[in-house]
Amino acid sequence: MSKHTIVVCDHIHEDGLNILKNTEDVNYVYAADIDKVALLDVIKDADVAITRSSTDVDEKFLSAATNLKAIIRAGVGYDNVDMEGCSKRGIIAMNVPTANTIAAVELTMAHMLSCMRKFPYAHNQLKQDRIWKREDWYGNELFGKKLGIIGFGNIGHRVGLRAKSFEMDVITYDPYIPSTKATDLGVTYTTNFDDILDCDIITIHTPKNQETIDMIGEEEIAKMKDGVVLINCARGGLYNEDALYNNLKSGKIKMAGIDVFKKEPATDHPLLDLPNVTVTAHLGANTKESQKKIAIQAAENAIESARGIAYPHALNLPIDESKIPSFVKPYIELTQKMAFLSAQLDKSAIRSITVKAEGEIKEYLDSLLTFATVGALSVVGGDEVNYVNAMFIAEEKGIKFETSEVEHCSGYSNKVEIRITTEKRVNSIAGTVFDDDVQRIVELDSFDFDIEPKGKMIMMRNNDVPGVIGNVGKLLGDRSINISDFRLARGKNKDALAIILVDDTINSKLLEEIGSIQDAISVSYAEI
Ligand SMILES: NC(=O)C1=CN([C@@H]2O[C@H](COP(=O)(O)OP(=O)(O)OC[C@H]3O[C@@H](n4cnc5c(N)ncnc54)[C@H](O)[C@@H]3O)[C@@H](O)[C@H]2O)C=CC1
Ligand SMILES: O=C(O)CCC(=O)C(=O)O
Repeated sequence: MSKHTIVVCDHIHEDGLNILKNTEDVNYVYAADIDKVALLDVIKDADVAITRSSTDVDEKFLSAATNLKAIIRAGVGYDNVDMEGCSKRGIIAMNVPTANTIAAVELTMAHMLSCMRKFPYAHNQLKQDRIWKREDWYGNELFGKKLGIIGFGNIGHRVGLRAKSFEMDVITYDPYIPSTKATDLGVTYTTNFDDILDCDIITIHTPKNQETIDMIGEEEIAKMKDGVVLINCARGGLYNEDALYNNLKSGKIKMAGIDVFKKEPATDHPLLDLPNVTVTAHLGANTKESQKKIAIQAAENAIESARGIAYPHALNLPIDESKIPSFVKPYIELTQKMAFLSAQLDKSAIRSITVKAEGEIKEYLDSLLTFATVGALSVVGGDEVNYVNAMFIAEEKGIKFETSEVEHCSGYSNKVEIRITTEKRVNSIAGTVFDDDVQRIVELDSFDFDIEPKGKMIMMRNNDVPGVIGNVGKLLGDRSINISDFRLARGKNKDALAIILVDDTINSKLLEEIGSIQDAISVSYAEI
């Protein structure tokens, strides 16, 4: 039995590890305790890798992981995964999005309470210093305070719910949600970021990306109330760390509760020296409950993706499969097959790929183009080409793309046409699907056909004169090649195109011989 190598790069709960260990077709490699340089050697054999935030999936990692087909980020944020690098290599990246939500929400509330009551400092004074000095620890209440939540997704909205139960006045800024998601919970929704800056406590729960890095800097802090409290249990760098440090030092920011740092591990970060910061070492997801859920999901998803069965929560697929209606799927398959066939017809560099569609299917032209590209490039690229990397590879080769909607005129309810322009010629092929899943090629180079896209096919263009079919049949018979089907389409210019299905592979020598039959114009061969 061939085994899939799954490398676990970071610590995950043992229930996930046990699933991997006990799966027969998995070669499980535990690499969480080795350093990240040694990991580069181990990762070269991986079909699938499981990582957490301690492993950067960067150029070094990806260049070493030459076998990698999928990567599971065992958590939510994937800012430490080079998504473009994965896509270019055809690696499907997935995360495990909701398994640690509650853990992160509760840590946020803990930091909020901790900042308000200066809990760690009060704790240390009694426990470490053995001093009983109650007058040092007058804190503040959450009750009645105005809480600003930036990012009202899985974590942000649950922080909002919990804050409401503390009878806080909650407002959120998240331009990517419907306002009712907030207002239905009794939370004020704003599109004016300054409303957030006017709060007593601000917490951020967005992903880290170009738009959110340094979202809070000197300028924003200057607009805040004196004595504001800031919480960050999302990602280091969403609050500019220099601005955070300077304003904590000056007292403009009274307290900050910080779980995440721009560079981790952060054992000598300047923020650690300040008396008005409560810190944790990126523990947002660290509850036993959440780690167990994440590890089980990550292990199951790793196995499914290693087997090529499913890619749950894939992040870099060009197509959201859940949004593709079932009637479209056979067209996608047919498009890939037709492009694969068409690109075999002359062996020269592809210059452009055009996809035209008529009927309801024209709504899905982008997906059809992606799959046409996969089909066309697979002729040379084989299994290395998939729908994650196909467009990247094509762009690198300088291939141009075009899509167009065609008015309904063919009589088919839906029809897809692909034109592949190569250095030598333009190959055109069109197809449709009957009765939901019966795929048919209905045109090849403007000749009408009705043929299943399957098998070993000789395409012969010839002058439409008597004797040609007989001569081809005889030649193939003499070479013991069995003909399983023969379709002929006649053109307007006394020419014809035959598709001859055969049981055996046709080599280039035999193809040349067929091409030299009298009245043959051109001949090509393809397999699907
Ligand atoms: N400290 C830790 O251990 C953990 C940290 N996280 C971090 O928390 C982040 C949020 O996690 P979830 O709530 O599960 O993600 P989510 O995807 O459910 O929510 C993110 C929200 O941010 C909003 N958003 C995006 N860009 C925005 C912008 N420019 N301004 C305002 N809102 C914006 C989105 O619309 C979305 O509603 C993750 O991306 C991850 O980085 C998540 C889990 C654990
Ligand atoms: O990977 C981890 O351990 C931290 C969790 C986290 O930051 C996330 O899920 O985004």
